[in-house]
Amino acid sequence: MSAQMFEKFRVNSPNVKYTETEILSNYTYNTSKTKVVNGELVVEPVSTKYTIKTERTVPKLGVMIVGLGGNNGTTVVAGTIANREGLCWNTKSGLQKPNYYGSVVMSSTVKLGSDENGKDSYVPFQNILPMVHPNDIVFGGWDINSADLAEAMQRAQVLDHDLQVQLIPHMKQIRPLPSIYFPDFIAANQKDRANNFKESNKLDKVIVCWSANTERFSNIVPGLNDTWANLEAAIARGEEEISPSTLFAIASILENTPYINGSPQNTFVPGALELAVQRNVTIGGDDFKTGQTKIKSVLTDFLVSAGLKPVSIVSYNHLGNNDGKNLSAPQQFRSKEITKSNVVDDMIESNAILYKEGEHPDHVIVIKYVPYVGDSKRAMDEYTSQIFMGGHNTLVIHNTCEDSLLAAPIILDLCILAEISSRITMKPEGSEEFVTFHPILSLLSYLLKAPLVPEKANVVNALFKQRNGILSTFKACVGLQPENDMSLEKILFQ
Ligand SMILES: NC(=O)c1ccc[n+]([C@@H]2O[C@H](COP(=O)([O-])OP(=O)(O)OC[C@H]3O[C@@H](n4cnc5c(N)ncnc54)[C@H](O)[C@@H]3O)[C@@H](O)[C@H]2O)c1
Ligand SMILES: O=P([O-])([O-])O[C@@H]1[C@@H](O)[C@H](O)[C@@H](O)[C@H](O)[C@@H]1O
Repeated sequence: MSAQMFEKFRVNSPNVKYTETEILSNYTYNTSKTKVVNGELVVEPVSTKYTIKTERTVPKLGVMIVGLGGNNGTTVVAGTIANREGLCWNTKSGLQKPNYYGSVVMSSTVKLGSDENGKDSYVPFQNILPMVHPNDIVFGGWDINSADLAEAMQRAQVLDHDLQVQLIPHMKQIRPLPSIYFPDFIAANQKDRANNFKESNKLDKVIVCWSANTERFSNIVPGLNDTWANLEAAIARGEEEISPSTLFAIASILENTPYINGSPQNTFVPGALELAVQRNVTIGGDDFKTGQTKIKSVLTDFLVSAGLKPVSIVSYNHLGNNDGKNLSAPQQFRSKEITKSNVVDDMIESNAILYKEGEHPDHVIVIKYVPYVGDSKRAMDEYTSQIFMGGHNTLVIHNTCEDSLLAAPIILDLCILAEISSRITMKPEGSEEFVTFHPILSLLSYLLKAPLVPEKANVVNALFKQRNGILSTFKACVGLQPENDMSLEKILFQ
């Protein structure tokens, strides 16, 4: 076996210091700068030394979910309770134990190096830095429907019955807070659901995550929401064009509380972005990247980086949960169509051999609401590519999954990664001050369909580039270089 896993590790290096409260790492960041000189691309390797400080104290974290009574909200709460309480349940295939599969933090590993025999050594992702454990997260939130979470979990029809029965006593104790409901922003078919318009848990930190229904896009109107001053005034006037999700985002930012948008709508209108940057409050979005889109960001990356030319991508799915019901309305579907379509843009633009300026594959998104299938989304994707000498390759993928069981771990990862990122600061050589990550936290891109990134950064959708970005950053915090996959120590003929 060429790999071995360890629970814990310690880095033995003069560049890494563990104190009781911090991990201090002297890290050399290597990259390349390019410029065009007389029409020639000139590449210059650049090294920058950083001191990276990671606070070791793991806070007691609260996560407030907007849309707590939804399929995702009830499933993520139920899943953490089942894991924390060790609830096992019987299924027709035998006894099922709780797990955190689908969480990159809880169910993936990180390679830290190889031993003298060339065996690779791995640790659990969650142990690379001191992170919040999902079992310890305290959940709360809001919903426009007043059902307690036991009733909402049963309504969602996501989890096995034998597990639900064990969860009911726990879930019954959680009831969503009343929320704000503007019919104009979500489908009219949500009207019947809308009957429900911090201290007891002694929390150290709170993160707010929008997992409520997909809203239509907000119109960006000069003088209304194009700057924070205009948006603040518009909110004060009660302007109707300000969506519930934007109001939640503003309220969170004004409370210096990180806010993550798990849906596709443009919650972060320019005025909201301006406020988040002004106050240096972490925001992330948009739209949880769970199933079809995750596969799309892998397959397109594989095809284009292999020199094959995708010319047609057709993404169809039907599902019968309330999300699917909401998305059956044109304006809400349009929000989702945008985030599901843009995910290939960076990969297409990266290969001018295959694609001329502005050229891109045909790309069609279809989502249909079929009540009977419930949360079990049925996705069918077809990728047609041009290959060598006029040939074609067509990949067809059928993908059935309980959509909320894919989304729930993503919500955990988003909150855990947003929290640990807030405990990391970096001081470039020659500077006196440690700085945080930019408030628009692009490190969350791996978990989102349409990642928001700082102005100077490019959107990256290729899934393993996104994952490597997180891993390399966290390895730098413990003084380790990124995985270069060169294995020179093993492959040179010596
Ligand atoms: N795999 C997935 O499930 C997945 C993937 C990506 C994105 N999403 C997005 O996540 C969101 C939630 O998905 P879901 O399956 O849980 O949907 P859902 O319809 O089951 O839950 C949404 C909840 O939001 C509530 N709600 C609506 N407006 C609200 C408001 N203004 N304030 C508070 N609560 C409000 C609804 O009552 C409902 O309980 C959707 O926008 C969906 O598009 C889901
Ligand atoms: O992430 P992904 O599986 O591509 O996208 C999903 C869509 O396929 C699904 O139709 C929608 O209801 C979910 O909200 C989610 O956005």
